[in-house]
Amino acid sequence: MHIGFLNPQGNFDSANSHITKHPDFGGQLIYVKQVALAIAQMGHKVDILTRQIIDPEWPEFAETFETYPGVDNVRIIRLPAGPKEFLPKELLWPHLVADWVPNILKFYQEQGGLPDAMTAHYGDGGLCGVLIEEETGIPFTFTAHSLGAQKMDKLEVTSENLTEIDEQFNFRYRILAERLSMNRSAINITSTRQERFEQYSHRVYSGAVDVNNDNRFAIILPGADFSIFGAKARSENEEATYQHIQERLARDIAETRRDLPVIVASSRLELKKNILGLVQAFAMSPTLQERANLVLITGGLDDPLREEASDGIAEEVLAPIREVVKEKDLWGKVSAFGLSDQSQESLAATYRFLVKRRSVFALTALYEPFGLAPLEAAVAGLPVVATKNGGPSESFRQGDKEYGVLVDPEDTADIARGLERLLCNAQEWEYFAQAGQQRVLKKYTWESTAENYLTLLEQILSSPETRPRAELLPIHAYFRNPESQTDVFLEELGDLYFGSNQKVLINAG
Ligand SMILES: O=c1ccn([C@@H]2O[C@H](COP(=O)(O)OP(=O)(O)O[C@H]3O[C@H](CO)[C@@H](O)[C@H](O)[C@H]3O)[C@@H](O)[C@H]2O)c(=O)[nH]1
Ligand SMILES: O=P(O)(O)OC[C@H]1O[C@](O)(CO)[C@@H](O)[C@@H]1O
Repeated sequence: MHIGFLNPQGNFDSANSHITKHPDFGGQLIYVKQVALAIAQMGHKVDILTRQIIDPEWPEFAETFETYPGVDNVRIIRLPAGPKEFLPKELLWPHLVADWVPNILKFYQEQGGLPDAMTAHYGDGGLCGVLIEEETGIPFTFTAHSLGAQKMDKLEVTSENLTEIDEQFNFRYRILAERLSMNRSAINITSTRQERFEQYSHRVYSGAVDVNNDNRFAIILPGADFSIFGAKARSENEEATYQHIQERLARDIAETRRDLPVIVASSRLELKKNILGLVQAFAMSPTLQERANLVLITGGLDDPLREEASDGIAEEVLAPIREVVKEKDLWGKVSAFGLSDQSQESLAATYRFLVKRRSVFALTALYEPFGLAPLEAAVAGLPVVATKNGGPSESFRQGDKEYGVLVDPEDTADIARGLERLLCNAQEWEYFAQAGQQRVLKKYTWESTAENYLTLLEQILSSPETRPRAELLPIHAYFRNPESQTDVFLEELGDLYFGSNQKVLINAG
């Protein structure tokens, strides 16, 4: 089979360059890469289609073609979309329609050999899947990774602030792209039941897809790379990473506290990851402060508690954290630093170093669509405290059985209690370290993710009629002419979000 992966946010390269440097980089790139490589290893031909970026700040994303060392049948293909330089994903929409999709079609016309099927990633990839299917009949699966509706909820959108918020986030494009994607995909792939039944049933997606229709959804679990994160794996720079951490702890942590366990957080520096909530929980609990230090892994920023970040988005996250550290005088108990190369290998070595001192991994995101990071920490041997909102409620709990401690991210006392549970009781630490690790080893492998994708794609291609779609939403005209219709779009977003009018798309065709 020949499969195209539509991943327009053009920050994709074989080395995972800059993986933590911008909020658009992170889990989705890891997911696409791992599934693509595992499918290719099973003998299929894979094209990862992404945006070409010609920008001195991001030289890794400029060449049209790239391959993975030692892998024959995967190509990264970068095609232009709008201006040459890097653009945040929120600004890509019109360029995808005007440029990127036509460039993909032209590329395959010139090369011959269109893919048999596409897998589309995030709302922007989904929209491109819709448009490509419309032109060529090639079916696509849709994997949302993160849906706009939950982000809007967490941003507390009201009719008063909608216009202002949308200036930054362009939800007006995103929500409608997501509606079209989930409506027209051959099937929607979610990482959890919760994503299918709760995230997709948000009112803004009403009428686009029926979450109770088994023909429209497949739940495919993502994975963790055991060769990187496994407890016995070793990276080339294992010792150097251990030394780097020790140096940073020596820089930031009071001498008498340096051998204490650590509460470690590692995520993109983005407000919704709620690193602030974790710092506040640490600040309010004398017990936690007595028993552990807090370590924040901060991508490329090496001393963000003392130095301002030049990047505005990171600074928005870090400034209030700095305030809490100052106000509650947490100096000597908190350390924040980046890993020298920000690679998954160094992150894995960091986790293994911290396991030895009975540390705990924490992800207190306000909402986490799935969450690869806690799986990776768990397989390395760290017990996990994770948000109860989103994917972790399924990856770290089944029925009454707990594999990690789930906490309410909006309740700092609950976060503190969850952490204390592991740090104050050796048996609990032991239990959760074991249970979390075994859970990931048994259920979360990228090979089985890839096998499940392949099975679905084979079914879709061999008998498309077995997965009938509901009435198709018309592709909205303004996707073809974004400039002229923006205002109409904005009103429609309000209608969708606040629920007064569900007819908008039907009328717009
Ligand atoms: O220094 C670092 C820090 C992180 N990472 C990697 O970055 C990824 C982060 O992924 P994840 O924890 O899943 O978070 P997001 O980046 O927010 O990913 C989005 O996409 C993922 C894949 O669908 C979903 O699991 C998330 O919920 C969704 O928010 C992980 O694989 C980490 O190993 C590094 O490589 N180096
Ligand atoms: O915050 P958002 O827009 O919901 O998106 C989550 C983001 O996480 C990522 O998946 C990072 O992996 C991005 O590609 C995606 O844009």
